[in-house]
Amino acid sequence: MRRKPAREWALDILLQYEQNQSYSNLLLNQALQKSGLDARDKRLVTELVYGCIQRLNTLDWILNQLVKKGLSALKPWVRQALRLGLYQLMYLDRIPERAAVNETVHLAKKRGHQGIANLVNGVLRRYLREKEKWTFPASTDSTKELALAYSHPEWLVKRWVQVYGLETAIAMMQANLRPARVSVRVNRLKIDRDRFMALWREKEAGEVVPSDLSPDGVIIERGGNPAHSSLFAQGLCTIQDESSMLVARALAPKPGMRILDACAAPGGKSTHLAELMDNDGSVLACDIHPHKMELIRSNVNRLGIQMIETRQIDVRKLAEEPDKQGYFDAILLDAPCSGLGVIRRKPDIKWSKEAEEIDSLVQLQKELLESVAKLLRTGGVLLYSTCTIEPRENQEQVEQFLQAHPDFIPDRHLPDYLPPVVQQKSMTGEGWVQIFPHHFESDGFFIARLIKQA
Ligand SMILES: C[S@@+](CC[C@H](N)C(=O)[O-])C[C@H]1O[C@@H](n2cnc3c(N)ncnc32)[C@H](O)[C@@H]1O
Repeated sequence: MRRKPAREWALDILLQYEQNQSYSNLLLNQALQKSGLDARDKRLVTELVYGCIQRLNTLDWILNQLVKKGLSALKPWVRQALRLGLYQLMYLDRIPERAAVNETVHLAKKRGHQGIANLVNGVLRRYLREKEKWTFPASTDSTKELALAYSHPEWLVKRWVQVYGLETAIAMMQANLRPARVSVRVNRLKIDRDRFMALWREKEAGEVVPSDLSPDGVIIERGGNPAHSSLFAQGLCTIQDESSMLVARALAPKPGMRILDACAAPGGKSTHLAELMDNDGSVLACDIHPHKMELIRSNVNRLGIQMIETRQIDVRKLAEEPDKQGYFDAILLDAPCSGLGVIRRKPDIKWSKEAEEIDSLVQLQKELLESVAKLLRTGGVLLYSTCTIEPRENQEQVEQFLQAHPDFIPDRHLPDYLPPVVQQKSMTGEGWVQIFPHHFESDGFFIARLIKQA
């Protein structure tokens, strides 16, 4: 039996994404696992799926002008096929134009009939004839043109230009369109970084380099998915973005400490804390969602950690328990947020988030901060982090918290817990740092370090 080709897998994943509104990374992983495709084809499917989602508004804007009745008049699969074809023509230099058109037409014929194949052929060829018409100025101050040139929603473009200025907004959007780097955190309980890298080269025949951002980080430059590696199965590493690796170190945990990770699932930072504490002390890893608790537990077991206790609870309720008042030496609040710093990794976020949604997140973060503040002992550290670049969720949130809580002060020594490059390149304030996605080709992250005084 003939195997389903890569482009057809991409088409099916995009269709499912549109119809079920499920996360594209989950759909992609599930599909690739059962696809039987070789590594090269898997890379093509990944590139096509993420690419079509990343460039959605730009592709649709052009297609709407090339399709007589407009895209919405077409069946969903025809719409996706056109996006796939156009994406290859516009953004994948290594695929010859003829192949991109022919393969898409072939797909349309196989799925539908000759009439649809003709339509697809006509639209893609017309794009090629009129190519010059469909370019956007790279530098402009028109929100609409910027949104189309860099494939971001207009509300985000407007907001970023307003808050950070045109140059930074463009740099950020460009970074969001570059492929995300794959990095892992070495489990120092089991192995050191040099030995891990040597082992990786030997077992995986891939290239790895040490991270500049974290002494625990390794960047996988070539090779397959680390989740399928035997080194991962043995608990020698955790898949984690380099910015995210800064968080646990910024808390500066010490062996023997009592730490609360208030929003812990899937446990990326709880386990990092435990590794840095040499598995000595305690980390209470809480999360509100029952289905996420198993994710924490399986990471804890895989990494060989004993000192993490998990608890499914709304942490606002934990804050009401009398025996927990002032109990913890340090608290990590890695808060639920808009995720606007991880668009490169999860392009769906661009199109699924609405400006209004941020209001309710800001309120939730405020309540979470209020609650966990009570659980910290005097002299303890409250570390607040998010993977977003929205000031209302970040520095403004922290400033408001500090105003309402004179017993907390921002820690001026935060830079001591971060690598010097972060201090040089990123945006900093007293006790906080904001990393943008274009600074280190890692996720956009915010970290604030606050101290509870007497
Ligand atoms: C940014 S994620 C945490 C990621 C995690 N720290 C890591 O590094 O793997 C935020 C988490 O907060 C959880 N959450 C949301 N509201 C909560 C609440 N009221 N109490 C506890 N956890 C909550 C979500 O389920 C989500 O898993």
